[in-house]
Amino acid sequence: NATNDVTAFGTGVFGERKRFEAQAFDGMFRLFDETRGDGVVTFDNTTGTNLDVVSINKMFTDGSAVDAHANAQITYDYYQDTFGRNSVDDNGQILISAVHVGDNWNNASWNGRQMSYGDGDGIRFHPLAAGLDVAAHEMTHGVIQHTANLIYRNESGALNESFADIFGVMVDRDDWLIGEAIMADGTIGLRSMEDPTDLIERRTQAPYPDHWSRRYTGTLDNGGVHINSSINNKAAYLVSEGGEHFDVTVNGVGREKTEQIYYRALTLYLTRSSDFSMMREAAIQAAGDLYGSNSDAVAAVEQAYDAVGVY
Ligand SMILES: O=C(O)[C@H](CCc1ccccc1)CC1(C(=O)N[C@@H](Cc2c[nH]c3ccccc23)C(=O)O)CCCC1
Ligand SMILES: [Zn+2]
Repeated sequence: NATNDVTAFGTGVFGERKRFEAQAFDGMFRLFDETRGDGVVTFDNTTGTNLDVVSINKMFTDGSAVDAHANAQITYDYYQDTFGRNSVDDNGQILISAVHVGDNWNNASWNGRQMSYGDGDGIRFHPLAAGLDVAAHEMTHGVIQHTANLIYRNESGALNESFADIFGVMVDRDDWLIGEAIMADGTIGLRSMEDPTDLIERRTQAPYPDHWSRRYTGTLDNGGVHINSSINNKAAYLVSEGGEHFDVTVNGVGREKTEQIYYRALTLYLTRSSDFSMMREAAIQAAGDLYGSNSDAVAAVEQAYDAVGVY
Protein backbone atom coordinates (compact mmCIF):
# COMPACT_ATOMS: atom_id res chain seq x y z
CA ASN A 1 0.00 0.00 0.00
CA ALA A 2 1.06 3.58 -0.47
CA THR A 3 2.44 4.03 3.02
CA ASN A 4 5.31 1.61 2.34
CA ASP A 5 6.32 3.15 -0.98
CA VAL A 6 9.72 4.80 -0.77
CA THR A 7 12.21 6.38 -3.11
CA ALA A 8 15.38 4.30 -3.04
CA PHE A 9 18.78 4.59 -4.68
CA GLY A 10 21.33 2.27 -6.21
CA THR A 11 24.30 1.87 -8.50
CA GLY A 12 23.94 -0.01 -11.77
CA VAL A 13 26.27 -2.58 -13.30
CA PHE A 14 28.53 0.15 -14.73
CA GLY A 15 28.45 2.26 -11.55
CA GLU A 16 25.86 4.82 -12.61
CA ARG A 17 23.67 6.07 -9.74
CA LYS A 18 19.95 5.48 -10.09
CA ARG A 19 16.83 6.46 -8.20
CA PHE A 20 13.61 4.43 -8.23
CA GLU A 21 10.50 3.43 -6.33
CA ALA A 22 10.89 0.57 -3.86
CA GLN A 23 9.17 -0.53 -0.67
CA ALA A 24 9.84 -0.47 3.08
CA PHE A 25 8.93 -3.57 5.05
CA ASP A 26 9.97 -5.06 8.40
CA GLY A 27 12.56 -2.36 8.86
CA MET A 28 14.25 -3.20 5.55
CA PHE A 29 13.77 -2.19 1.89
CA ARG A 30 12.93 -4.32 -1.13
CA LEU A 31 12.80 -3.94 -4.91
CA PHE A 32 9.03 -3.99 -5.09
CA ASP A 33 7.43 -0.99 -6.74
CA GLU A 34 3.66 -0.88 -6.19
CA THR A 35 3.17 2.43 -7.97
CA ARG A 36 3.12 0.80 -11.45
CA GLY A 37 0.21 -1.53 -12.28
CA ASP A 38 0.14 -4.51 -9.90
CA GLY A 39 3.84 -4.02 -9.30
CA VAL A 40 7.40 -4.16 -10.61
CA VAL A 41 9.47 -6.63 -8.60
CA THR A 42 13.06 -7.78 -8.90
CA PHE A 43 14.64 -10.74 -7.19
CA ASP A 44 18.05 -12.38 -6.96
CA ASN A 45 17.82 -15.86 -8.43
CA THR A 46 20.77 -17.07 -6.33
CA THR A 47 18.87 -16.62 -3.08
CA GLY A 48 16.55 -19.36 -4.25
CA THR A 49 13.81 -18.09 -1.98
CA ASN A 50 12.25 -15.94 -4.71
CA LEU A 51 12.66 -13.11 -2.22
CA ASP A 52 12.81 -9.62 -3.60
CA VAL A 53 16.26 -8.08 -3.50
CA VAL A 54 16.47 -6.38 -0.10
CA SER A 55 18.67 -3.78 1.47
CA ILE A 56 19.01 -2.72 5.10
CA ASN A 57 18.87 0.87 3.93
CA LYS A 58 17.62 2.76 0.90
CA MET A 59 20.86 2.12 -1.02
CA PHE A 60 20.94 -0.97 -3.25
CA THR A 61 24.36 -2.18 -4.39
CA ASP A 62 23.49 -5.19 -6.60
CA GLY A 63 24.14 -3.63 -10.01
CA SER A 64 22.13 -6.18 -12.01
CA ALA A 65 19.17 -5.87 -9.64
CA VAL A 66 19.28 -2.07 -9.78
CA ASP A 67 19.44 -2.03 -13.58
CA ALA A 68 16.79 -4.72 -14.08
CA HIS A 69 14.42 -2.92 -11.72
CA ALA A 70 14.98 0.55 -13.17
CA ASN A 71 14.80 -0.74 -16.76
CA ALA A 72 11.51 -2.55 -16.07
CA GLN A 73 10.08 0.69 -14.69
CA ILE A 74 11.27 2.67 -17.72
CA THR A 75 9.74 0.10 -20.06
CA TYR A 76 6.45 0.04 -18.09
CA ASP A 77 6.33 3.85 -18.39
CA TYR A 78 7.09 3.73 -22.14
CA TYR A 79 4.09 1.46 -22.85
CA GLN A 80 1.85 3.50 -20.54
CA ASP A 81 2.89 6.91 -21.88
CA THR A 82 3.21 6.02 -25.58
CA PHE A 83 0.25 3.67 -26.06
CA GLY A 84 -1.79 3.87 -22.84
CA ARG A 85 -0.94 0.20 -22.21
CA ASN A 86 -0.91 -0.93 -18.58
CA SER A 87 1.83 -3.57 -18.53
CA VAL A 88 2.22 -6.67 -20.72
CA ASP A 89 -1.46 -7.66 -20.52
CA ASP A 90 -2.88 -4.13 -20.48
CA ASN A 91 -4.32 -5.06 -17.09
CA GLY A 92 -1.41 -4.18 -14.82
CA GLN A 93 0.24 -7.62 -14.70
CA ILE A 94 3.14 -7.58 -12.24
CA LEU A 95 6.52 -7.27 -13.98
CA ILE A 96 8.94 -9.77 -12.48
CA SER A 97 12.69 -9.72 -13.14
CA ALA A 98 15.17 -12.33 -11.94
CA VAL A 99 18.87 -11.49 -11.97
CA HIS A 100 22.01 -13.65 -11.64
CA VAL A 101 20.20 -16.46 -13.47
CA GLY A 102 22.42 -19.38 -14.51
CA ASP A 103 26.19 -19.53 -14.20
CA ASN A 104 27.69 -16.57 -16.06
CA TRP A 105 24.85 -17.12 -18.51
CA ASN A 106 25.44 -15.22 -21.75
CA ASN A 107 21.77 -14.55 -22.41
CA ALA A 108 18.43 -13.30 -21.09
CA SER A 109 14.83 -14.41 -21.64
CA TRP A 110 11.09 -13.99 -21.14
CA ASN A 111 9.57 -17.33 -20.08
CA GLY A 112 5.92 -16.33 -20.41
CA ARG A 113 5.78 -14.98 -16.85
CA GLN A 114 9.04 -13.18 -16.03
CA MET A 115 12.26 -11.67 -17.34
CA SER A 116 15.51 -13.46 -16.53
CA TYR A 117 19.02 -12.08 -16.90
CA GLY A 118 22.38 -13.81 -16.97
CA ASP A 119 25.57 -12.23 -15.61
CA GLY A 120 27.49 -12.90 -18.82
CA ASP A 121 30.99 -14.38 -18.79
CA GLY A 122 32.72 -11.01 -19.06
CA ILE A 123 34.30 -12.13 -22.36
CA ARG A 124 31.34 -12.11 -24.69
CA PHE A 125 28.76 -10.34 -22.51
CA HIS A 126 28.57 -8.04 -19.52
CA PRO A 127 25.56 -8.63 -17.21
CA LEU A 128 22.64 -8.44 -19.59
CA ALA A 129 20.40 -6.62 -17.09
CA ALA A 130 22.49 -3.52 -17.82
CA GLY A 131 20.91 -3.26 -21.29
CA LEU A 132 17.75 -1.13 -21.33
CA ASP A 133 17.01 -2.41 -24.84
CA VAL A 134 17.35 -5.97 -23.51
CA ALA A 135 14.74 -5.36 -20.79
CA ALA A 136 12.43 -3.71 -23.30
CA HIS A 137 13.00 -6.62 -25.71
CA GLU A 138 12.07 -9.15 -23.04
CA MET A 139 9.03 -7.23 -21.78
CA THR A 140 7.83 -6.83 -25.38
CA HIS A 141 7.72 -10.63 -25.68
CA GLY A 142 5.16 -10.37 -22.89
CA VAL A 143 3.19 -7.75 -24.84
CA ILE A 144 3.32 -9.94 -27.98
CA GLN A 145 2.09 -12.94 -25.97
CA HIS A 146 -1.00 -10.96 -24.96
CA THR A 147 -1.64 -9.56 -28.45
CA ALA A 148 -0.76 -11.20 -31.81
CA ASN A 149 1.01 -14.02 -29.93
CA LEU A 150 3.12 -14.73 -33.02
CA ILE A 151 4.20 -18.39 -33.21
CA TYR A 152 7.88 -18.55 -32.25
CA ARG A 153 9.29 -20.15 -35.38
CA ASN A 154 9.97 -19.38 -39.04
CA GLU A 155 8.49 -16.11 -40.37
CA SER A 156 5.96 -15.50 -37.57
CA GLY A 157 8.76 -16.12 -35.08
CA ALA A 158 11.05 -13.71 -36.92
CA LEU A 159 8.29 -11.09 -36.63
CA ASN A 160 7.99 -11.89 -32.91
CA GLU A 161 11.71 -11.25 -32.56
CA SER A 162 11.58 -8.16 -34.74
CA PHE A 163 8.83 -6.53 -32.65
CA ALA A 164 10.91 -7.22 -29.54
CA ASP A 165 13.88 -5.48 -31.18
CA ILE A 166 11.76 -2.60 -32.56
CA PHE A 167 10.33 -1.68 -29.17
CA GLY A 168 13.70 -2.45 -27.59
CA VAL A 169 15.28 0.37 -29.61
CA MET A 170 12.23 2.63 -29.20
CA VAL A 171 12.52 2.48 -25.41
CA ASP A 172 16.34 2.76 -25.46
CA ARG A 173 15.95 5.61 -27.93
CA ASP A 174 19.57 6.57 -28.57
CA ASP A 175 20.37 4.31 -31.54
CA TRP A 176 19.20 1.41 -33.74
CA LEU A 177 21.42 -1.20 -32.05
CA ILE A 178 20.36 -4.01 -29.74
CA GLY A 179 22.74 -4.82 -26.88
CA GLU A 180 25.29 -2.06 -27.48
CA ALA A 181 25.75 -1.58 -23.71
CA ILE A 182 26.38 -5.23 -22.83
CA MET A 183 28.87 -6.54 -25.39
CA ALA A 184 32.24 -7.46 -23.81
CA ASP A 185 33.80 -8.67 -27.09
CA GLY A 186 34.33 -5.27 -28.69
CA THR A 187 31.47 -5.55 -31.21
CA ILE A 188 29.15 -2.56 -31.57
CA GLY A 189 26.14 -4.61 -30.46
CA LEU A 190 24.25 -7.87 -30.81
CA ARG A 191 22.12 -6.73 -33.77
CA SER A 192 21.88 -3.56 -35.86
CA MET A 193 18.54 -2.50 -37.33
CA GLU A 194 20.27 0.20 -39.38
CA ASP A 195 22.81 -2.09 -41.06
CA PRO A 196 22.02 -5.71 -40.13
CA THR A 197 24.93 -7.04 -42.21
CA ASP A 198 27.37 -5.11 -39.98
CA LEU A 199 27.11 -7.96 -37.47
CA ILE A 200 27.58 -11.72 -37.60
CA GLU A 201 24.91 -14.04 -36.16
CA ARG A 202 26.55 -16.50 -33.77
CA ARG A 203 24.87 -19.78 -34.69
CA THR A 204 25.32 -19.52 -38.46
CA GLN A 205 28.41 -17.30 -38.39
CA ALA A 206 26.70 -15.44 -41.25
CA PRO A 207 25.89 -11.73 -41.49
CA TYR A 208 22.34 -10.88 -40.45
CA PRO A 209 20.15 -10.52 -43.59
CA ASP A 210 18.89 -7.13 -44.80
CA HIS A 211 16.75 -8.45 -47.68
CA TRP A 212 14.23 -11.28 -48.08
CA SER A 213 16.42 -12.89 -50.76
CA ARG A 214 19.09 -13.35 -48.08
CA ARG A 215 16.79 -14.98 -45.54
CA TYR A 216 17.96 -18.01 -43.55
CA THR A 217 15.99 -21.11 -44.52
CA GLY A 218 17.54 -23.67 -42.14
CA THR A 219 16.20 -25.11 -38.90
CA LEU A 220 18.60 -23.58 -36.36
CA ASP A 221 17.18 -21.02 -33.93
CA ASN A 222 13.56 -22.16 -34.50
CA GLY A 223 13.96 -21.47 -38.19
CA GLY A 224 16.13 -18.39 -37.74
CA VAL A 225 13.84 -16.26 -35.54
CA HIS A 226 16.82 -14.18 -34.32
CA ILE A 227 18.26 -14.12 -37.85
CA ASN A 228 15.38 -13.25 -40.20
CA SER A 229 14.07 -10.70 -37.69
CA SER A 230 16.71 -8.42 -39.21
CA ILE A 231 14.75 -8.23 -42.49
CA ASN A 232 11.74 -6.69 -40.73
CA ASN A 233 14.09 -4.69 -38.46
CA LYS A 234 15.61 -3.06 -41.55
CA ALA A 235 12.15 -2.26 -42.89
CA ALA A 236 11.13 -0.62 -39.60
CA TYR A 237 14.39 1.35 -39.55
CA LEU A 238 13.69 2.57 -43.11
CA VAL A 239 10.09 3.57 -42.26
CA SER A 240 11.49 5.79 -39.51
CA GLU A 241 14.82 7.06 -40.85
CA GLY A 242 14.46 6.55 -44.60
CA GLY A 243 17.37 5.81 -46.93
CA GLU A 244 18.41 4.11 -50.13
CA HIS A 245 18.39 0.30 -50.02
CA PHE A 246 18.76 -2.06 -52.98
CA ASP A 247 17.98 0.83 -55.37
CA VAL A 248 14.78 1.72 -53.52
CA THR A 249 14.50 5.17 -51.93
CA VAL A 250 12.49 5.40 -48.71
CA ASN A 251 11.36 8.75 -47.26
CA GLY A 252 11.27 8.15 -43.50
CA VAL A 253 8.57 9.53 -41.21
CA GLY A 254 10.39 9.41 -37.83
CA ARG A 255 10.29 7.32 -34.66
CA GLU A 256 7.03 8.76 -33.26
CA LYS A 257 4.94 7.66 -36.27
CA THR A 258 6.87 4.40 -36.69
CA GLU A 259 6.26 3.20 -33.12
CA GLN A 260 2.52 3.98 -33.47
CA ILE A 261 2.28 2.14 -36.81
CA TYR A 262 4.00 -1.02 -35.48
CA TYR A 263 2.07 -1.02 -32.20
CA ARG A 264 -1.25 -0.75 -34.08
CA ALA A 265 -0.23 -3.48 -36.54
CA LEU A 266 0.80 -5.75 -33.64
CA THR A 267 -2.29 -5.20 -31.53
CA LEU A 268 -5.00 -4.92 -34.20
CA TYR A 269 -4.00 -6.72 -37.39
CA LEU A 270 -1.40 -9.47 -36.85
CA THR A 271 -2.28 -12.99 -35.67
CA ARG A 272 -0.33 -16.05 -34.48
CA SER A 273 0.57 -17.26 -37.97
CA SER A 274 1.22 -13.92 -39.69
CA ASP A 275 4.13 -13.95 -42.15
CA PHE A 276 6.26 -11.15 -43.66
CA SER A 277 3.77 -10.45 -46.44
CA MET A 278 0.97 -10.03 -43.88
CA MET A 279 3.32 -7.79 -41.86
CA ARG A 280 3.58 -5.50 -44.92
CA GLU A 281 -0.22 -5.35 -45.29
CA ALA A 282 -0.78 -4.82 -41.56
CA ALA A 283 1.69 -1.93 -41.45
CA ILE A 284 0.12 -0.31 -44.54
CA GLN A 285 -3.33 -0.65 -42.97
CA ALA A 286 -2.13 0.71 -39.61
CA ALA A 287 -0.35 3.66 -41.26
CA GLY A 288 -3.49 4.40 -43.30
CA ASP A 289 -5.71 4.26 -40.20
CA LEU A 290 -3.43 6.62 -38.31
CA TYR A 291 -2.23 9.09 -40.95
CA GLY A 292 -4.45 8.64 -44.04
CA SER A 293 -4.35 6.26 -46.97
CA ASN A 294 -2.44 8.78 -49.13
CA SER A 295 -0.06 9.80 -46.33
CA ASP A 296 3.74 9.92 -46.32
CA ALA A 297 3.53 7.19 -43.68
CA VAL A 298 1.74 4.75 -46.00
CA ALA A 299 4.23 5.60 -48.77
CA ALA A 300 7.16 5.02 -46.39
CA VAL A 301 5.84 1.60 -45.38
CA GLU A 302 5.32 0.52 -49.00
CA GLN A 303 8.78 1.76 -49.99
CA ALA A 304 10.43 0.12 -46.97
CA TYR A 305 8.97 -3.32 -47.63
CA ASP A 306 9.80 -2.95 -51.35
CA ALA A 307 13.37 -2.18 -50.28
CA VAL A 308 13.73 -5.41 -48.28
CA GLY A 309 11.97 -7.51 -50.93
CA VAL A 310 8.74 -8.24 -49.01
CA TYR A 311 5.52 -7.90 -51.05
O1 LIG B 1 14.66 -12.88 -25.80
C1 LIG B 1 15.29 -13.42 -26.68
O2 LIG B 1 14.89 -13.47 -27.88
C2 LIG B 1 16.60 -14.13 -26.38
C3 LIG B 1 16.18 -15.37 -25.54
C4 LIG B 1 17.01 -16.58 -25.87
C5 LIG B 1 16.48 -17.77 -25.14
C6 LIG B 1 15.44 -18.52 -25.69
C7 LIG B 1 14.97 -19.61 -24.99
C8 LIG B 1 15.49 -19.96 -23.73
C9 LIG B 1 16.50 -19.18 -23.23
C10 LIG B 1 17.01 -18.07 -23.91
C11 LIG B 1 17.58 -13.26 -25.58
C12 LIG B 1 18.22 -12.12 -26.39
C13 LIG B 1 18.74 -12.58 -27.75
O3 LIG B 1 18.50 -11.95 -28.77
N1 LIG B 1 19.49 -13.68 -27.74
C14 LIG B 1 19.99 -14.20 -29.02
C15 LIG B 1 21.45 -13.82 -29.27
C16 LIG B 1 22.39 -14.42 -28.26
C17 LIG B 1 22.64 -13.87 -27.03
N2 LIG B 1 23.52 -14.66 -26.36
C18 LIG B 1 23.85 -15.75 -27.15
C19 LIG B 1 24.70 -16.84 -26.93
C20 LIG B 1 24.84 -17.79 -27.93
C21 LIG B 1 24.13 -17.66 -29.15
C22 LIG B 1 23.28 -16.60 -29.39
C23 LIG B 1 23.14 -15.64 -28.37
C24 LIG B 1 19.81 -15.71 -29.07
O4 LIG B 1 19.54 -16.31 -28.00
O5 LIG B 1 19.94 -16.22 -30.19
C25 LIG B 1 17.26 -10.94 -26.59
C26 LIG B 1 18.05 -9.65 -26.47
C27 LIG B 1 19.45 -10.02 -25.97
C28 LIG B 1 19.35 -11.50 -25.57
ZN1 LIG C 1 13.54 -12.16 -28.25
